[in-house]
Amino acid sequence: MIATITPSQCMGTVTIPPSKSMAHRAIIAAAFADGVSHITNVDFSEDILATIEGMRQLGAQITIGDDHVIVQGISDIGKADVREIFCNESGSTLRFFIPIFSLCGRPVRFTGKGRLLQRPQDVYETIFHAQGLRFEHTAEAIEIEGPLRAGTYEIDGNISSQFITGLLFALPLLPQDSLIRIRPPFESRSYIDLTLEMLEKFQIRAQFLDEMTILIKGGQRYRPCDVRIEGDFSQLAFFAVLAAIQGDLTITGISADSRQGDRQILSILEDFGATCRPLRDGFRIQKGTLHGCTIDLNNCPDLGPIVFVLAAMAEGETHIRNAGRLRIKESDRIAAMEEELRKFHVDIRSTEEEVWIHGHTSGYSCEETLQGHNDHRIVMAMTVMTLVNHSVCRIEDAQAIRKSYPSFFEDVQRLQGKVELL
Ligand SMILES: O=C(O)C1=C[C@@H](OP(=O)(O)O)[C@@H](O)[C@H](O)C1
Ligand SMILES: C=C(OP(=O)(O)O)C(=O)O
Repeated sequence: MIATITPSQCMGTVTIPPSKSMAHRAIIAAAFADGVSHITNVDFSEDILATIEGMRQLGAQITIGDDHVIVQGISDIGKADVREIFCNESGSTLRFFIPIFSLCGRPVRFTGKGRLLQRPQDVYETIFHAQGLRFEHTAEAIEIEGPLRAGTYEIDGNISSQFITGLLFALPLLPQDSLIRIRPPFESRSYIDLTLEMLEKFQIRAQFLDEMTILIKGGQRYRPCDVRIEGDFSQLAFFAVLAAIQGDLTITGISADSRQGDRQILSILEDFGATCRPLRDGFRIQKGTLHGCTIDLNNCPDLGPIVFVLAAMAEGETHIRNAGRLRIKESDRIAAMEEELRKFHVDIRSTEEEVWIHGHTSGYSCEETLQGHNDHRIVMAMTVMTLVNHSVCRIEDAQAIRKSYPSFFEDVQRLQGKVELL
């Protein structure tokens, strides 16, 4: 898909889609519960469809409605006839599934698309091999054979929190207790809080003994639960930055008391000079005189691409810290944003872990075609960059938005943003 974006003054109200992270977690937890759970406010992005399909193969019965799913939990994981699980491009699906699927105790092969199988999995490889279990990672697939056993798991905290979440789903089902010890630095910690919050709804308890140690009691059972998925702050960020640069937008469908780390976008925008007013069901974001700041992405890596755009449109220098994990997502998001923003002549430089952008508020022009790098967050960030600047731009590979936000362009159009899709 090619998206042609024309600079436009956006206005009005947008309702943000439900959180992809929370939907993955709710569907997996419901699939383990001994009964029926109703999960409402679900957006059927490609990542969520991969998780639904995988949990069906493990034996859950999942009925898809227009914006909800009804999940009848797995009756006997030992009877699951799973062989090959296609995770598409979803890192969450693959990393949440590996410990879970190990529990069926038979060989399972995971496949995927794009960069998925190049993203790091060695944390699991080490764990499986230490327990004498099969874990083979090639360019085409990961093949495992479990089950994992209860025990003490030592995990590096700065590769992906998704390994910890995967273990948190599986370990409560083992007969004995387990400990997860996280080696510092512990990044994306907010996602572990989201996992614990969802597990608790399904009556599974795991607790931090200290900042770096989680105790997971064995012998627990997931109980069915009805969950409404909250709005997604990582998606709110695209519209919030658009409003902060351009004017005034109302964003609904999102709650101020969420534990999502990406809610940090609100304080980032305030630091840059915009105004974020909480409303009953969302926020009103208004433009300010934007100036560069320091941004720490430790707890909110998915904000990366859009805060690069914010920095380009703010006066002076922005320093972005703890950004290294952006290089191991659907694309190398630092390299991708550098390449695309340079087409607008933005002054940007990076090291492995850090980025500096020297921005200005007078706007930019671009004569080149933009690339989406097969990455939804790059496509959405470059859409915002084009809307607020001086040139009509084509974005190739724009279908990547289906990974997390299939109706993104329709939502931009509803706000009077000019988008043509081919
Ligand atoms: O647990 C989750 O839902 C996620 C964790 C984060 O990954 P890392 O922990 O690998 O940074 C985030 O980037 C990803 O989009 C979703
Ligand atoms: C990195 C992302 O997701 P995942 O890791 O699940 O592929 C994302 O949504 O930006």
